Amino acid sequence: MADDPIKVPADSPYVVLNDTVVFPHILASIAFHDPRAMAAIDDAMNRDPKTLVCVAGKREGEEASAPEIISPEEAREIFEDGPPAPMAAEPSAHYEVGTLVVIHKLLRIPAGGIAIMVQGVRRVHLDREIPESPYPRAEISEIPEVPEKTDTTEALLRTILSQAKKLGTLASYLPDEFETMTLNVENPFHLCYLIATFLRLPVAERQEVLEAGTLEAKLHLIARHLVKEIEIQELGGKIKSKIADEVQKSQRDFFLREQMKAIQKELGDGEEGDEEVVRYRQKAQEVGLSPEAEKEVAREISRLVKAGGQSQEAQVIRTYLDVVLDLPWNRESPESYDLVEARRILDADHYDLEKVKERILDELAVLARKKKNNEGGRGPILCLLGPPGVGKTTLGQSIARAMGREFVRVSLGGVRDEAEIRGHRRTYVGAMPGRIIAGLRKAQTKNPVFMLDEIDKVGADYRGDPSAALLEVLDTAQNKDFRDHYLDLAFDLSRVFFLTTANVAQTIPPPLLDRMDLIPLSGYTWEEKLHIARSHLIPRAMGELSLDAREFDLPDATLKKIIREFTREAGVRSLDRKITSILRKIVRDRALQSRKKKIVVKGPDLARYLGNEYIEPETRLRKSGPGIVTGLAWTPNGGEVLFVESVAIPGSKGFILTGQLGDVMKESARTALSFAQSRSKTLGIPPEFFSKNEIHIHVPGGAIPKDGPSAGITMTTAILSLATGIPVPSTVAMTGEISLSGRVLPVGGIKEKLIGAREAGITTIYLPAKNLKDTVELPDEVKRDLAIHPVETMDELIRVFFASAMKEAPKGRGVTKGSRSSGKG
Ligand SMILES: Nc1ncnc2c1ncn2[C@@H]1O[C@H](COP(=O)(O)OP(=O)(O)OP(=O)(O)O)[C@@H](O)[C@H]1O
Repeated sequence: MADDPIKVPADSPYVVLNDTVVFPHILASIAFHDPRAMAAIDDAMNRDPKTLVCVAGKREGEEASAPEIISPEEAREIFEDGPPAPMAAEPSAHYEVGTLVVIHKLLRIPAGGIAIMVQGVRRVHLDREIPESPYPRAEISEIPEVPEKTDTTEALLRTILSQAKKLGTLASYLPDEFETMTLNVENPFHLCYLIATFLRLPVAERQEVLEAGTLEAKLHLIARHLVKEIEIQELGGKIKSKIADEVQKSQRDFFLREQMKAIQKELGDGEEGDEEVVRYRQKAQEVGLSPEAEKEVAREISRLVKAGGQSQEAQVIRTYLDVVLDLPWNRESPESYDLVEARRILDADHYDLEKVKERILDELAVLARKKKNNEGGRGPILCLLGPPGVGKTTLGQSIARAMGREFVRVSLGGVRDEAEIRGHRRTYVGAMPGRIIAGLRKAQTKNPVFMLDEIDKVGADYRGDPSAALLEVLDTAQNKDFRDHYLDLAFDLSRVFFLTTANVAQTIPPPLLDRMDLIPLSGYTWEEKLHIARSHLIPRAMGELSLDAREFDLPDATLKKIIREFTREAGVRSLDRKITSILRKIVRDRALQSRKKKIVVKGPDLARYLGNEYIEPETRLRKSGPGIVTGLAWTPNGGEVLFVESVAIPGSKGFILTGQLGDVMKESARTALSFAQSRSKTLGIPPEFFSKNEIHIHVPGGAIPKDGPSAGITMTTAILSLATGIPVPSTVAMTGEISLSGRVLPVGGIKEKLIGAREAGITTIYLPAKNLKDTVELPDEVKRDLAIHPVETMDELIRVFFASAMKEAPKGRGVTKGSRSSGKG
């Protein structure tokens, strides 16, 4: 097509193309609706050859989309299948340089308008408009294109070809054969037009290419456009590949995550793994951890993520997190220091215990003041000391209720290992926190009333000394940062109200005892028990069993019988059980009754209700006679009577002791024997009684721990009774240590002993004069029923019981049997 024979006419119809430039040598298809343009085309169709000028319209500032340049085959297809997209016509202004084209094909569109397929031939200038023409027509002249071959044009050409090749690989909008097309074009002008046609250039820039005067200028323009387009394409490529990378990565991540989930599901973890971690993190935020704990928990959570689902390690971590996150780090009960209300609660829950309640209220008052002044710290820890079942635990509960706090109780009985208090380190298999932290976890608040039960039964051995750990727990100066081995985190115990209980003060480790304020609770008399039963135990049991007061009657006489003959205890625990079991049977009997009438439980019915658990009063169990004397013993379960029996058997061993006596008691027995021998002359006891006989002393009753010196006067009296043959009445009991010279020394546990003695049916008591002060606080009924005689020497007792055996009439201060002396100092 390089040597086309077409000559440029002097004048030509022309059409204005809205958004494209048709270049010489290039094929293009264009559609028209405008009648004037169609008339111009009609003119062209009547010419031979059918030529027409195409000029670009001027639309300032607007970029044109690429004209639809099509291959001849495509053009043919379009012309066979239908019209191309129509183009706007009749812009107001147009360029003066255009292209003479030859029309190859024309198609009339049924809806109106025509489409033509044209090929550019020459570059022309519209010289002058022909005014009389009814359609656009102008005088035209060719703008010749002079090929020049210089080194510059050659260099530019080569650059353009290589750039075109490069762009061909970069730009997806270029046809695959773009590179081949450029290589096949020989005419450098045509090459410029071909490339300009395919590049996405605005109309103005296309026009610039068309108008460029010299080949070098045209080549420059094309090279510049190619470089720019390559840059754009490369940048676009980079952006695209970056986006592609991102998309790929997110797709890859998604894929991996899905795969991981599938694997976890296979392993049985399901999606719980994620949920669990989220749950732990959330909980960690909610529970108000200390900064130290926060760090540790975060560390453990990330360890958990790594450890994976069901591994042993994950289980250990989970247990730890469960414990830490379940602790009351910042949860507190609102405390109450209303003393009137506290008194009401204490009274409602417990009968009497006046001194104990007073002491507790004092403590509350001090605490309230400290709280008001914002002072920390507490005085000594309260220790409720007394036999079982006297209400120590329930007092603790009432104190908690009165203070508006939670209550926890931890038993320390048998604790010998420090780890029980402070926990095992996490490196141990199955390690758990100690009892203190476990208790707080149970309380769910950081300021509960925390009862350490049976602190007298804490022991120490090779596993460490629990009392050292307890000291730290109870010391307000140290317990702000209590460190459990398992948690390995400081936990603040300073808000906890610690209380302890014990049956015996002697076995409380001394350093602990030193920090405690003992509040003694003694055993109850049967009258007190009766009151407690009436006011507390029966109403509570009735509530539990939904029994109404109109349905039954437990008269006092029956209750007394239960207390005295069916229970033997200092407290009321067993009484409580008996009452509950009677009421339970009443509920059953009521259910079986056809005519509902009140059930009255009488004394003789008790065997039916409670079985034959009849307990004989001790005094009735033994026979009185020479050599048998009643003593008094203190046990952790309350006061008891104990019998000293002695017999003389021929022999020369001198002395036999049986009944599992402790060393101190054995020594005490020896002293008793020596003292008795020293008085044989006064009492007319023949000397051979001791030289020809063996004295056997036996103390029956396996349940009573028998040690200590307090049976001294009892054993002396028993030996003298045996030697003189004078019995001591079985309603008499005595307690006191004896010295070798016969002085009666004071002993402990008087209050418990006397309550126990009265319960056992004793009526007369001999005790060391120095112990008389201990009888002041005895319940009134005990003082009323017991004749209490203080003695300073054993000789006083001898005069009371063995006066008839004495060679001389008794001298000095005598003690008349049955005289009342209680309350005297
Ligand atoms: N003074 C009292 N008033 C009302 N109820 C009482 C009284 N004393 C004891 N109780 C009742 O006796 C029962 C036993 O008391 P609790 O369990 O507190 O005894 P404890 O002294 O703690 O014994 P332990 O030392 O064995 O733990 C409880 O039901 C309690 O309510």
